[in-house]
Amino acid sequence: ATEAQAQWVLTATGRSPTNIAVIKYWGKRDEALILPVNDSISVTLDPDHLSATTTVAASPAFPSDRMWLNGKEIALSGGRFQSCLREIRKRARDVEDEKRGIKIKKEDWEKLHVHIASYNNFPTAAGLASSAAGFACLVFTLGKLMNVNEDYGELSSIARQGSGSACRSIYGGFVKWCMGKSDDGSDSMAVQLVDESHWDDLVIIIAVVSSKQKETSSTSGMRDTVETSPLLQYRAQTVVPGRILKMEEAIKNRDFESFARLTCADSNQFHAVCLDTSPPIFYMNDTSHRIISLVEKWNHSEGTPQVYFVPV
Ligand SMILES: Nc1ncnc2c1ncn2[C@@H]1O[C@H](COP(=O)(O)OP(=O)(O)OP(=O)(O)O)[C@@H](O)[C@H]1O
Ligand SMILES: C[C@@](O)(CCOP(=O)(O)OP(=O)(O)O)CC(=O)O
Repeated sequence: ATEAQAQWVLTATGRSPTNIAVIKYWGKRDEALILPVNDSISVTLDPDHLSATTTVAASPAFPSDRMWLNGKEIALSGGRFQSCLREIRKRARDVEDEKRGIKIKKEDWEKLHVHIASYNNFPTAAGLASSAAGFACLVFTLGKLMNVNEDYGELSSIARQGSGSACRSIYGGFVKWCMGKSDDGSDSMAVQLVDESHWDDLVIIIAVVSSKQKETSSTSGMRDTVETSPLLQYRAQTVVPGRILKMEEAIKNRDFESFARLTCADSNQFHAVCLDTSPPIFYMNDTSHRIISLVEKWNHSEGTPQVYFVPV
């Protein structure tokens, strides 16, 4: 490369919101590929409030791939970042910036290194699905930089390999992650059930009861659950399949009462499965318990229930 060519930097920026599961994903049947033991359904939040913003840059001047999260450099050695990078690089296409005289052939992307900078506008690793927004954004933005032409289903399947819940943040509105059957994970991806305009008078209030990092990450927590909880198999095989159907129906009909009842029941069962894990996992604190009691009292004294809780 000439000196001028060696100086160029090509960038792309994207933003992805987090999502809150109303039928929870908890437990993997394949750890490396991130394949779940049950389907899950979530609602994607408005990007103005809880989202990740990621800028990716590529340049022949970069000797290695590097990443900064909220301004601090983090190791890219983890298999999850590498899987996302590898899968997007495989699908990269030619890119041309005529004005700047930059031409990148699809095979050049294998040798070009990237620098990634991402910011979350909410607490990271505190139970607000930062990994969901983060990996969805990473995959989307790398895809934009490398001119990847895959449909959203394919992108969601790549984001899944960064963090399971990330596959749902590729879409807005209500989203279902179909667990899939195949061992290679090719049918484990998200589909949009309805877009964000379908239920636009639904109000979601997020009460951050603690912004401290969780004591048990989702990844290690669900690994312990799979290994030790007898309740998990019952939940995944007997309870969730029926709930998924009822939840899809409630969302389609904007039936708040059924939607909320199912959401609370599923959240409670998720926390029960955590308690059934050895050693037990506690994600709720006294404030979460007080909020739940308050909401239950309110609903029982006001006629038609109006408010529901979903501890996450
Ligand atoms: N913006 C981001 N870009 C890329 N990766 C991110 C980003 N934000 C978070 N992550 C990754 O996600 C990890 C945190 O995920 P973890 O599952 O522990 O917490 P959480 O997603 O906030 O909570 P939960 O999934 O239980 O709701 C971080 O350590 C980091 O590896
Ligand atoms: C409780 C949950 O939020 C768990 C999310 O777990 P992650 O997607 O963060 O786990 P990994 O796949 O190991 O990265 C439920 C959900 O979002 O469905």
